[in-house]
Amino acid sequence: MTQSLDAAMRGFQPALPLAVGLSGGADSTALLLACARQWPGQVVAFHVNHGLQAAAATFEQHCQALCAGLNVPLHIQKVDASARDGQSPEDAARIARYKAFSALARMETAQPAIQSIAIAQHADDQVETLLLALSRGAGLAGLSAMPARWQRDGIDYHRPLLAVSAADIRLWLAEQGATFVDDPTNTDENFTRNRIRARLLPALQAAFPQFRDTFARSASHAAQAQALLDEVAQQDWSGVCADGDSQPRIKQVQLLSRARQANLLRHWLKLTYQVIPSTAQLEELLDQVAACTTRGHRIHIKVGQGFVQRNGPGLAWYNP
Ligand SMILES: Nc1ncnc2c1ncn2[C@@H]1O[C@H](COP(=O)(O)OP(=O)(O)OP(=O)(O)O)[C@@H](O)[C@H]1O
Repeated sequence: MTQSLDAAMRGFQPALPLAVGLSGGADSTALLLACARQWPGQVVAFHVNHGLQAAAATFEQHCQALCAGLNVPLHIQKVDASARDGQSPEDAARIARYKAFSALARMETAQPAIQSIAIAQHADDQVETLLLALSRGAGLAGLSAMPARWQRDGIDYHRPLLAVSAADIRLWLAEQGATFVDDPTNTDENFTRNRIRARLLPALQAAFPQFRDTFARSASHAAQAQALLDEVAQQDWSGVCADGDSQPRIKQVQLLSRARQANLLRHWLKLTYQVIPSTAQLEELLDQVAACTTRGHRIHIKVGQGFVQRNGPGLAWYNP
């Protein structure tokens, strides 16, 4: 159920000290204010300057002024967030950001060391992410809810505002008289996410006022099912790669049902090559696996060419 920001903060109990990922926008400004108030002296802020926007300096200055006013230590890291090999600019920025968070957490001199990092995605972000995934024809993994809590590089990450609507966060900020930077790119309708926010969310609100709750429930069912599929893939992996090699043995893969083969190969391609195959690409690879009669061969993958082909005795699958 969607909650007020104050109710969400009452249920948020991170290990301290805590760092807040502060972009300078409304959501992370609200999260920092609420955390600094709840745990005085035990909160720091991390700001990552992606250098991507003309407004980057404005964001940084806002973070500096906000943190100085709250007496919260602020750590800033500049990163190179240029996109590589088919990455979207958003993905590149996110990857660079998490790397920077880990580096900042290690560098931060707080004693004891930083235990947790909180970021400010909210209920509207959850719905937008789901609709964005649907608009791209994503599979179950893409339709899965963002988790409220996870671990990375030995740090606990939290999204305490996942059940709070964007409108409630703005209202709360107005009550506090707090200022923030309005990201000018958030209203640029050349971005699909922004069109979803500007056009679909108001229509959903009018037609299904509970859509934030019900969509989040569906996304969380998808996440549970995906977790189960990941477990199955891990188990199957030990059968097809018992010797610790990184290429699956085709004869072993053939012993699995086609559905489990698809699940295993999808999992393997993502983890090993950061590639998410389309349904057609995966079907083609499965056909190649089914047609292979030579014993002892493994599946070989080369990323970057755009088609599936036999490559000598094994199989080569090329990703566009
Ligand atoms: N440059 C950044 N530096 C530090 N943390 C960031 C930065 N950008 C985003 N984050 C963190 O990641 C969360 C999700 O990022 P996203 O880009 O989806 O949101 P946002 O629109 O920047 O949110 P906000 O309203 O806080 O600006 C943010 O709420 C914030 O906690």
